[in-house]
Order: sequence, then C-alpha cells, then structure tokens
Amino acid sequence: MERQFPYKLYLVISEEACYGRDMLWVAEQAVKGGVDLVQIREKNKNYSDFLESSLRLKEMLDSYSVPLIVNDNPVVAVNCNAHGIHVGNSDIPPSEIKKKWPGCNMIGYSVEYMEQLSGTEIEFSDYLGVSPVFSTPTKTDTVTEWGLKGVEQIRTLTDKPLVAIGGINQFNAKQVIQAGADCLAVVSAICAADNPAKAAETLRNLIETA
Ligand SMILES: Cc1ncc(COP(=O)(O)OP(=O)(O)O)c(N)n1
Ligand SMILES: Cc1ncsc1CCOP(=O)(O)O
Ligand SMILES: [Mg+2]
Repeated sequence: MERQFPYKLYLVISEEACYGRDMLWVAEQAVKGGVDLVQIREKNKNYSDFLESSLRLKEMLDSYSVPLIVNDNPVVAVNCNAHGIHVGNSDIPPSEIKKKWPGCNMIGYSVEYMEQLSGTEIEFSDYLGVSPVFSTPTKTDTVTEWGLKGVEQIRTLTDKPLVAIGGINQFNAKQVIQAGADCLAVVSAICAADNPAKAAETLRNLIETA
C-alpha cells in the first residue's frame, strides 16, 4: 500500500536549540534549504510565550506553504491554527486528540516500545516518530535506541509513515532512509549548523538520492 506522506525533511525547532540565533531566521533558512515540515517544540516556555512563538512561526511558514506541527500542547496547536500535533507516551494520546480537536489534520505519535505497534493508538496516528533512532543529547529522557535494525523491524510491522528522529545527521541520513524511514526529523543537525540552509540542502539531497 502506498504511504500518503509527502514530507521528507522535518525540522523540530525551539528557541533553545538555536543558541541565541533568531528562531524564525533559522526556520526560514531551513525551509529555503529543503525542509518541508516544521514542529515547534518548546519544553520550557509558559503557555503565552509558546503560543506567541507558534503564531510568529506559523505566519512565516504560511508564506512558504509549509505546515506547522505543535509538540505536546493541543491548546497552543488549536489557537495558532497549526496543521497538527505531535504527542508521545507522556502526552494526551492520539485517540483523545482526535476527539478534542476534530479539525486536526495530522497527529504524530512517538514509538518508544515495540508493544505500541499492536496497541490501539496507532490507528489514530498519521505518522509514527521512531524515537530515538540514535541516542542524542537533545533529548535524554528516552527509553531505547532503535538503531537501524529497529527502523527495519518497525518498517515490517506497520504501513504507517515512519519519521525517524534522534541523532540524525549528514553521515547517517542515507542509511536511515534505506532502513525504511519515510522522513527524517532533526533538531541539532540544522538548528546548530553554521549555515542552516546549507545543512538542510545537504540532508535533503541525501534523502532524495538514498
Ligand atoms: C517527529 C517527532 N518524533 C518524536 C518526538 C518525541 O515526542 P515525545 O516522545 O512526546 O517527546 P517530547 O518531544 O515531547 O520530549 C517528537 N517530538 N517529534
Ligand atoms: C525530540 C526528539 N525526540 C526523540 S529524539 C529527539 C531530539 C532529536 O534531536 P537531534 O536531532 O538533535 O538528535
Ligand atoms: Mg511529547
């Protein structure tokens, strides 16, 4: 069955990950380089700051027709008119998001345990975040490191689009796609790069030629 997921390079961004550079500038450079989906992930901001950043990012992304996904918080997502939301095992589950936000276009759901693949939440999800593929200092409260073998195994168990995340960079991107990922999500490979547009372009080319 053909997987309906047109996105290949997914930027997960926060102000903190941009190390003092303007988050909107970093995101815009990334889009110019080939990012086609963006998630705002602010773990330490209060509601109003999270919403304000999301509204500003959404306005910029709209001008490129790039969808915005909000991490964790459905109220921020609804109030900035985001395209969708990404949730994990400690968040409101996809089935509840579907009930509370009928207009949601995309629900991403993190897979940290193999058992989740036979659970009921998968069917309410539009893509699965394979989380993390490699260990990463960007997120340390993780369960396991799936590795390339894990991506291959998950690929055999579901037809849902797979978004690989965690420690992905220009040196392993091709292998992760070849293992079965449909899309690569990155934080530091773009946000911490000297030239975020070039970093995105390099990753995008690696994905397209994998
Ligand atoms: C694309 C993508 N995949 C996985 C995650 C991780 O989500 P979660 O497990 O809920 O952890 P936090 O990001 O909330 O710390 C993600 N955000 N995006
Ligand atoms: C949000 C998230 N979820 C799983 S790993 C991760 C962080 C990925 O960051 P990086 O691309 O810098 O390894
Ligand atoms: Mg979460």
